[in-house]
Amino acid sequence: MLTLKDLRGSAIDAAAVLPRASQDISTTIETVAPILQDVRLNGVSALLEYSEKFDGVRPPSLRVPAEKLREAAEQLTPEVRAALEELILRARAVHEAQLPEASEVSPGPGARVINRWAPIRRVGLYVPGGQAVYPSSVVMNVVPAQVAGVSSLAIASPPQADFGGLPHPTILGAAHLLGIEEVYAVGGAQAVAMFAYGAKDQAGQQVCPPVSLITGPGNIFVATAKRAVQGVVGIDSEAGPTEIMVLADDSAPAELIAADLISQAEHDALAAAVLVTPSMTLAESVATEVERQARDTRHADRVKQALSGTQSAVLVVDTMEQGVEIANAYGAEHLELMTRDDAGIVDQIHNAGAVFVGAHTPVSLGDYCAGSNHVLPTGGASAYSAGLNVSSFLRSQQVIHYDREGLRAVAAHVSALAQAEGLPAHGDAVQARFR
Ligand SMILES: NC(=O)c1ccc[n+]([C@@H]2O[C@H](COP(=O)([O-])OP(=O)(O)OC[C@H]3O[C@@H](n4cnc5c(N)ncnc54)[C@H](O)[C@@H]3O)[C@@H](O)[C@H]2O)c1
Ligand SMILES: N[C@H](CO)Cc1c[nH]c[nH+]1
Ligand SMILES: [Zn+2]
Repeated sequence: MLTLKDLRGSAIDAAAVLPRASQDISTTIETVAPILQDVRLNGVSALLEYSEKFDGVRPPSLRVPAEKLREAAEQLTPEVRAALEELILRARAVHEAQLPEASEVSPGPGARVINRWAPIRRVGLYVPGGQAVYPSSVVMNVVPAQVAGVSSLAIASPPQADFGGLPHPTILGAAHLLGIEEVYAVGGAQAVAMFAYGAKDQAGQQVCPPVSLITGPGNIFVATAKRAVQGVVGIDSEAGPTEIMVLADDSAPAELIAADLISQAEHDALAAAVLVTPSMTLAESVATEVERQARDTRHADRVKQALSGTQSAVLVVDTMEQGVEIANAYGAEHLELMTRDDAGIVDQIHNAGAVFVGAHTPVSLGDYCAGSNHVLPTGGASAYSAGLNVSSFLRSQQVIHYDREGLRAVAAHVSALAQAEGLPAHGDAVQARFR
């Protein structure tokens, strides 16, 4: 099912050897734009209708009652609760180390410029819940936001028909463990619209106030909606359908590579799973292993679709240098390295959401318990954006203090530049302080 492309002996255009999925933001925007518009105009009633249409259930109320969150936490199995607690501990340790320091510089006598970090005040956190449910994404969203000092946090996750129109109980339980009280039963593009525009009920009561930033992963409809509301609100990155690229040589175990490719393909038919290797022997063994392992996997249909899509392949190249070039051109959400020289190659990687080094660091470790964040840029966005982290929830802000002598020292320069720009009133505003 994985296409094997033998690129050896040919000149490679690294950016073109691997297409992404056929369905992308440019195609789904036609579905998403009317949803955003409808929610903006019709608020809660539109949200409930889209839930009925896409999730097959009309939630009893948009906002999840507090007692449902508490009950869900009480009903977590001891194993899941322990795993969530371990994830929270590790994620806190990693994210606390990301807090940036304020700085203060005196560029001249009587002059001070302070660079401080201000948390965004209200954020909307998206937690997926369509083809799978993602309590781990509750932690990945909430922990960096809390470490950054965000004071108002709201979660949205699709209502589940099997749970009376509430989001999945493990999602509610994870939210409660983290002290989150504001959770909405809504998913997809409509949830993104709710966060961006806020939502009122038919009596005009504000049920969900708008947020300033929307973060979190989701399917192609969620990613499309996030891109479309940018400018109304901020977003973290386009964290859409999962991607895994493995860069490996003949020292790597085919069985483990196949397992890792399948692990990410099970997210979504649009997920991408790619092996790049200079070893034809490894390429053939991985292709065979994938066939074998995919047969018995729970989500075999979805995995098969993902692995047969244009976005998934095994690429055989002449050299590891070409492999690195392809990895950088592609900018995968997750890049695994399994080579004899991982330490040398990791320093050559510029574009990747996160890099997983060595045979004992599978992506699924990072998905749950590495302490790193699993909300990562997809679709090539790793070239310009980062995975979710503490600074995603902070703005840097400059505070400037000059005293009279500090201002006098640069007054003539301000006037000269103001004249040069044809904006003399700027210079006058400074000179007025010395008349
Ligand atoms: N990049 C990352 O950081 C990251 C992390 C975790 C998960 N993911 C991805 O998140 C996604 C989760 O997807 P999911 O589907 O399980 O849950 P989801 O919550 O993202 O999407 C479910 C929602 O999609 C909407 N939807 C479904 N079909 C639709 C249609 N035809 N038209 C309009 N809207 C529709 C519905 O509103 C539904 O509530 C996967 O693609 C997974 O790979 C990405
Ligand atoms: N692999 C996903 C990021 O693309 C994250 C995840 C959560 N749960 C399982 N996996
Ligand atoms: Zn995963």
